[in-house]
Amino acid sequence: MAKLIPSLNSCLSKMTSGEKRFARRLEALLEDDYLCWFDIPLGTKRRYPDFIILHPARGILFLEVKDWKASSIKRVSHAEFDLETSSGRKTVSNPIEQARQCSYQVLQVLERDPQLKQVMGKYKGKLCFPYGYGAVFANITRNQIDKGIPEEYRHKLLPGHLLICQDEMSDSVTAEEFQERLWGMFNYQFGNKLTLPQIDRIRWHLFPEIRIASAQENLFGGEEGGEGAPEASLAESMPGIVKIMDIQQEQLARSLGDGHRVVHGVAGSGKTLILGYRCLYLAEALNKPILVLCFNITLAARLRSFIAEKGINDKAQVYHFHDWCGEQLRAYHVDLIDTDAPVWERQVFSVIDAVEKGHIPKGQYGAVLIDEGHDFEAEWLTLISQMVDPETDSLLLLYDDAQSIYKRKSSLGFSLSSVGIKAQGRTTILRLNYRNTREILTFAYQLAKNYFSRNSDSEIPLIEPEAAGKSGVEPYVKCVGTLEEEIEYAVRCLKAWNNKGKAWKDMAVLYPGGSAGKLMAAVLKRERIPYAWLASSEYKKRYDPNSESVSIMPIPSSKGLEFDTVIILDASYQSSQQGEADVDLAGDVRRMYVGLTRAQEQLLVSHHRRNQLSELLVGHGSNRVASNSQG
Ligand SMILES: Nc1ncnc2c1ncn2[C@@H]1O[C@H](COP(=O)(O)OP(=O)(O)OP(=O)(O)O)[C@@H](O)[C@H]1O
Repeated sequence: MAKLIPSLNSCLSKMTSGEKRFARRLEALLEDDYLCWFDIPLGTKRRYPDFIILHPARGILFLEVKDWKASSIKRVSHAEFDLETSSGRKTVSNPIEQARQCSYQVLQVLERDPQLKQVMGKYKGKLCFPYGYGAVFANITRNQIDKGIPEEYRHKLLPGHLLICQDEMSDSVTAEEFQERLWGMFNYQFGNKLTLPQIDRIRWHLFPEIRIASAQENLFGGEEGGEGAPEASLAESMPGIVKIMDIQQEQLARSLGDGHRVVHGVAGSGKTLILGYRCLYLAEALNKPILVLCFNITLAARLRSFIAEKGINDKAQVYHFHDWCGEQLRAYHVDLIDTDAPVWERQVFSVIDAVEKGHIPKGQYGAVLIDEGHDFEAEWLTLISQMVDPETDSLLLLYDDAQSIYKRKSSLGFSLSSVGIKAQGRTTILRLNYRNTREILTFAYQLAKNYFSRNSDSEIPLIEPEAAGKSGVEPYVKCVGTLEEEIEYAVRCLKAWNNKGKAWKDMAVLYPGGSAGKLMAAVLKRERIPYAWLASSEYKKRYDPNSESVSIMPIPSSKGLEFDTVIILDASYQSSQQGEADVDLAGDVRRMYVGLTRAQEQLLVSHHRRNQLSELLVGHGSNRVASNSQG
């Protein structure tokens, strides 16, 4: 079955009946390796072809679908059709010409990419795959066309091989007949099968909005570059390897319509990426504000910085949950409930109480997006789900049970329906981890996998991540005698990496708890290495991912963040020490998993205590010294 993007269910409401029928035929009659896009704006000129069909061996096809009746067509020319409509006579583009123009604009862009050109032969420099265009008349039969347009004009105005008519897309048409019609639209057939990287490049050029940010971004498909930019500069600016959402991510991101959606994704699977895409889309589509919530103060700061870069801060409000509660109390002049609980808990109770009593209104937001939802308590989600405007009912919850570290339980521990979130049939699982090298992911998962709880009540089982990232150096586990020695070694490594060209901001020192952060900050200060120690809420709120300094923070604060290089300091620190009644080894290991999976390329884990955690680390760690991890 062909993959339709967005998914058919999510776009049925905006399709004409002819488009629906045609989309269903595409899904039913084309095989799995066909990609079909419906009504997606293309490039910087934002043209909307009805359908684009891409097949690795066949090439790319652009189609316009029309629901016109034969009797309503009053005049046909090369460029235009005159139609009799309920609101009078209308002149519209000839759909074949419309599809041709759209395809030519796209092809001009694709032709500039050296990796999509033929490298030898007569057609050297031309596109290395076939392309075509055509029109679909969903309510006009072939016979009606043949009878309606005299033969001497027909071939010029509506060439038969560029049309699919009503009777050629009916239920009785076989897959073979249907595909023959589609591929009859190509003037030429040539070339080798497109490779996966080439297909990614085609998508990268067609859809700049699903590119994954890199230094080269905007040079080609962005505001200033695009279709009119000089060829030489375009070729130079084109990245050798492009980063773009994978097909599952793209289909998910584009199919998120109104209503509730849940994404359960492993660490580094692009949950925050999809949240960012969704936020941009909603900012254009909605008038009411959008609320973006997470638990972590630093992640809120990172998301805020993203929203500011995209210029949508007037539309999207980003808070960590407790901050949002405080804002609600201030905005609606609600007093704190008087109990013995800590302030942050009282704030939450007070907001819940005020919403129940009608002192804080429900439905304030056009959409609510929740990142790192695994850290939210049931009552919080119940509260938040009431904050969505019932008209849009647009709620997106992203979570990963394996990263649940703030609660004692390592899974949601309640059903989503019990907190007002309609997840059934609306949940997508993302298994591919893109952030970490294979070595880092394997190390982290092997270390922690026995400590994730397999909660049989959970609606969704624990997911094992699959590595999609590249290979790199093995993580290095370093055991020394004292914390001071750990710090000394870590500082030597930081200096060595910086000398080799690694920016300070690409390195982070994470620690489970205790005094490691404070000591590390003091040494970095002494050594005059720029650092940002996120010791308190105030510092965390001001976290700036672009500031040129080494980040130092407790592991829990690093949730949702990522760094090229990570040092885990005092890795065998346990929240409760040996001998105490409630040593929470599983909790400590899950916290470690979060820290380890922040590292994109390089990971150093150092420890000096002897306990169950250090045994685990030594058992799983590589004692090979990565060449560049020697300070
Ligand atoms: N299809 C992809 N191709 C290449 N890189 C990708 C792809 N999807 C995501 N990434 C990259 O992987 C990294 C992790 O993405 P993101 O932060 O969105 O994951 P996440 O699921 O929110 O992770 P976590 O829950 O661990 O915080 C980012 O650097 C992102 O740009």
